[in-house]
Amino acid sequence: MLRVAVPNKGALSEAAMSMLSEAGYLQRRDRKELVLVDEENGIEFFYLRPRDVAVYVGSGILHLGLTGRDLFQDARVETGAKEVMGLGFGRSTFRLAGPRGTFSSAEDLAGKRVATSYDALLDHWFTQQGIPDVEVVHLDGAVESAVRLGVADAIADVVETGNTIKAAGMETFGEPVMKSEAILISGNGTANEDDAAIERATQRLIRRLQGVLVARQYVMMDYDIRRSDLDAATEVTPGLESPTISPLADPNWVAVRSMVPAKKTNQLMDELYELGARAILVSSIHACRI
Ligand SMILES: Nc1ncnc2c1ncn2[C@@H]1O[C@H](COP(=O)(O)OP(=O)(O)OP(=O)(O)O)[C@@H](O)[C@H]1O
Ligand SMILES: O=P(O)(O)OC[C@H]1O[C@H](OP(=O)(O)OP(=O)(O)O)[C@H](O)[C@@H]1O
Ligand SMILES: [Mg+2]
Repeated sequence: MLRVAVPNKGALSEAAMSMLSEAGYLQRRDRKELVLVDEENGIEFFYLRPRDVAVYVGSGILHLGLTGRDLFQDARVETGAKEVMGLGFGRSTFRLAGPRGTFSSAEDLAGKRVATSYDALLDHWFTQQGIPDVEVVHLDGAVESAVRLGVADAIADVVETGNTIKAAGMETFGEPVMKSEAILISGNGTANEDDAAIERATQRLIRRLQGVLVARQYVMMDYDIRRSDLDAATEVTPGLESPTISPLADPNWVAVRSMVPAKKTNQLMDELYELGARAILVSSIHACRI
């Protein structure tokens, strides 16, 4: 069976489970369940601490995992696992922050103490940037209190809205250390199993998740347009591969059907209307396989 790690709590947990449910997999009902077997799909889901997902996948014990890109990089398991795809939720940045008006760039941190829960990621980054003598102080959480309490001069932490940093009297500075989102990771292979079956289940899961991403990001747009304006209209809605064009009873008109990015719905409807399109209809995509 394909063995997949899912975050059991925290910022990514609920969204990871909803995405898997949307992709047609069984998910646990009870937060106390540690393992769930989805017999029909040949998958076992293991609910693990978000930080531990990369460790299990990186060491080859589990085949796939859902985690954050920042957590994955912090686990330093690149030799055992790789990022397969972004999952479009749990977006955040990982940033440096300090007391207002104190620091303006990462270089200012040479010889200083920086508190974080992501010490491996941060150590690696300071080395890469060539900023010397930074003492990285490990804290488990509530990192924003580190400066006020005197354990560090600055911090590096996950920033989403920026409210937590602001409430602690701090500001971010420098370029973000990294941009993160939830990702699917896969191990570099485990022997002594039915590899072909594992590979098939893996490819299915990837296609299903891609389908969910597309269904979430795109809508279906239908409209009627004069044949003479068709080229201009299909330039506005080229579709993923190519739009569907069907004849109408009136030979001068055709019907067009095309997938378009959901965020651009109104802008595209305006443009199509101005080109002469009429009966413009938008419907959501329940599920798809690209
Ligand atoms: N607002 C947010 N707060 C925290 N993490 C977020 C947020 N938005 C997205 N994330 C992502 O969630 C992951 C962190 O998950 P989580 O908060 O569950 O871990 P943790 O903070 O290490 O665990 P714990 O809650 O036990 O301290 C990271 O990948 C992070 O980028
Ligand atoms: O920019 P914001 O929207 O304010 O979100 C970022 C905050 O959320 C997370 O904390 P979490 O609640 O996970 O607590 P923790 O620090 O104990 O992990 C993260 O560590 C930041 O503190
Ligand atoms: Mg947290």
